[in-house]
Amino acid sequence: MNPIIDVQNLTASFKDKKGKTFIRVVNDVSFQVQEEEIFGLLGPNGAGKSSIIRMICGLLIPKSGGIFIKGISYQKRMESLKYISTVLEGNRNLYWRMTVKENISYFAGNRGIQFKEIKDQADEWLRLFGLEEKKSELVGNLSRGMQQKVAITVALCLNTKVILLDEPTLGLDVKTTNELKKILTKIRNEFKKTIIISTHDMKLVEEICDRVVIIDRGKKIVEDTVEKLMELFQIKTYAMSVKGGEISEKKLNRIVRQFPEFSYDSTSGLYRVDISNTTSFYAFIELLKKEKVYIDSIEPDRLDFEKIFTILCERNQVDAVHVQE
Ligand SMILES: Nc1ncnc2c1ncn2[C@@H]1O[C@H](COP(=O)(O)OP(=O)(O)OP(=O)(O)O)[C@@H](O)[C@H]1O
Repeated sequence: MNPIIDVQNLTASFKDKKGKTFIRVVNDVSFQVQEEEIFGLLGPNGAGKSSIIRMICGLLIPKSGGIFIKGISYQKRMESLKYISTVLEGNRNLYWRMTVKENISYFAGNRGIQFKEIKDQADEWLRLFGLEEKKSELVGNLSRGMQQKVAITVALCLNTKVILLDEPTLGLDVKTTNELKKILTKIRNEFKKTIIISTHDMKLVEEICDRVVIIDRGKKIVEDTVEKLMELFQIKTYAMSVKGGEISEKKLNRIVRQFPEFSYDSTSGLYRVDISNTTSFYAFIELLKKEKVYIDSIEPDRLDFEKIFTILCERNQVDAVHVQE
């Protein structure tokens, strides 16, 4: 199967603060995105995610490496860019003094699409986002979440196969984030779009991405399906309640000293622990016995992607540094 986006040995550099030396902020990164995939570009702050997104959408020129969009090389940029639309971080690709409709019309016009051609479609997307009433509202008067939805609507109205989203959940509340997750999944499933999401929102990746590339300080540290990454680590997470409800602080500290992952979740009132193998599970139970902590109930809990992300980044600490050129 041919990838719709093929990124090969991509490198980008910026001058350092003093403007003297170049620092490589994206270092030999390669990955492929298949059609109709939701693909995550995950990494901590400053990892290089936005720089990669900017290079794919043509806003930043790579120092070296290749980007192929539907097999068309970056060098033939104009031709390849017709396949993608981009939603930049912080809704920077909207004009705040124009209405929702004017924004759609303006950006469609830039691609040679007349508003009347996409009017029905635009109404449909706005309905999906619950924004039909806001069509004539200035974008600057809308909430952050609404603006984000408008930015995605604009991208959808351009009718491209691929949509690049840079930090789509940044600054959104839980409810809007959940709505957005549903809509993005729907866009892929029903409208057969390919979606590339740059984010450090682990939950977003875990819940909606098929595959993910993790970038740390400019370097790719892993590329795999979210499922495989979760399986790769034989860590089991347990949630438990204890007799008497709570463990005293002294005991808790002693347990944490041996099992640093042991923690109390005040929302659920449960204790959580991550155990990596059978031996340590028995050692954990022995320790509780010694501390006279009696388990009331214990159940396997979901291991979240955040944990895996942390482990991968920690493993990468030694060899990943921003390279000076
Ligand atoms: N225009 C620029 N000039 C100089 N340095 C830059 C520029 N843009 C980005 N950088 C640097 O490149 C590195 C990667 O930045 P980038 O924005 O790509 O990371 P990111 O993973 O998207 O981070 P975040 O999650 O914080 O948005 C950072 O060290 C950043 O300071």
